[in-house]
Amino acid sequence: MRADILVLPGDGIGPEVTAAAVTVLRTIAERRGHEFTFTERLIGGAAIDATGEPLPADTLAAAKKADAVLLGAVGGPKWSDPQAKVRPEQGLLAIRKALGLFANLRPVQPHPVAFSASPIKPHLLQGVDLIVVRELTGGIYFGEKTRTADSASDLCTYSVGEIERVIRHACHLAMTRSRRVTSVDKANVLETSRLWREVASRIVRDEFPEIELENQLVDSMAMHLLARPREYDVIVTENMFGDILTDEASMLAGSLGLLPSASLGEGRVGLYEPIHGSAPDIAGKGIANPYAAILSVALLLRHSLGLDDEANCIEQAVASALAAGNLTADLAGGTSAIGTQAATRAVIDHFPLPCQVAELRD
Ligand SMILES: NC(=O)C1=CN([C@@H]2O[C@H](COP(=O)(O)OP(=O)(O)OC[C@H]3O[C@@H](n4cnc5c(N)ncnc54)[C@H](O)[C@@H]3O)[C@@H](O)[C@H]2O)C=CC1
Ligand SMILES: CC(C)CC(=O)C(=O)O
Ligand SMILES: [Mg+2]
Repeated sequence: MRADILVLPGDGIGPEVTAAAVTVLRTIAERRGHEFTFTERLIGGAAIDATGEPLPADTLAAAKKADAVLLGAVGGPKWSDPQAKVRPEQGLLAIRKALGLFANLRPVQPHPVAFSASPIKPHLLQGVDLIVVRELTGGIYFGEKTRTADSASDLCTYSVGEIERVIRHACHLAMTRSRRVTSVDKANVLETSRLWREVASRIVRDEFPEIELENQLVDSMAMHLLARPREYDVIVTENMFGDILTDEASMLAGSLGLLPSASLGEGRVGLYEPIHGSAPDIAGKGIANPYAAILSVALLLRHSLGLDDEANCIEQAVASALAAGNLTADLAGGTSAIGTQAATRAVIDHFPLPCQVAELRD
């Protein structure tokens, strides 16, 4: 298969982890006889420095033409002055919106070797396999913002259509899994959440009668997620709640550096990125965990290119590399930790057999 992949390294550890993910993609393409071309463009702080814009027009144009987009992370202290007129994060929000990527899938499957890196007791982590479907192009991140000398506001709005499409996405996903959906809101306080709950309940009742829906308030959800994570399967929620709950959920896996994501919409192009940020505290040291970015390209292969076998190969290889003790500093303290490049090599060395041989070319 031929595919054009746009790479947006971004800032901080973004270039380090996307380089790792591209190395893995190149290797799998070579071994399985695919022709992937990689084009790089600027986004975030790097783009502000070069052009003054967090999402230059040629980056967006390249994204629209690509078969899939791989993104590292954006942001950092250099661009975080509260008075700044443009911010790296605006570039990320803008590309998600422009590509119509309303469903952000964030799977959480803790690996036993990383149980010790999690603050949660191992018996609670055994068998956890959940996926958060985060609404990605609406809510408070996108509402009108105001600022005066002594007040500020961020408007949170959701339309029925925006809620319907992401609830349907979560329900279709749940039909391939346990047929259970937990919809998370704050309906005891927020009007947008009351609308969210009404729409979720209606969609499930009218269109997915086989699905068991639980409505859960976000504050208690934050607690249940850590206290009884095994009981959840598909969790669907609005933009900001999903952002926060998934960083929390990364502690089930042991590190932010282990959670990938896929951002999908009704359009052709999907965007794939680790859920973590630019990690300025470790940037440039060669110690960032690349597994989340590498697992993100597995999602890219599956969702954008339909290459399930290749996606499975990468996921198995990461699991095997972890099982063999290839742990970065976020997972293993002290001198036994390996760096970004060694972890990338370990994934390639652990590709299962079907990925080692090129099969028939297209
Ligand atoms: N998708 C994106 O581009 C995102 C960007 N950000 C931006 O990133 C910048 C830093 O944000 P923070 O709140 O510090 O969150 P962060 O996710 O960058 O880092 C939080 C902590 O996790 C660690 N960490 C994150 N990824 C890691 C990895 N792959 N390997 C090892 N350790 C890792 C960091 O070292 C840090 O201690 C901010 O400018 C923020 O806006 C934050 C989240 C998402
Ligand atoms: C705009 C981003 C920085 C928001 C975020 O933290 C994320 O998407 O995970
Ligand atoms: Mg986040």
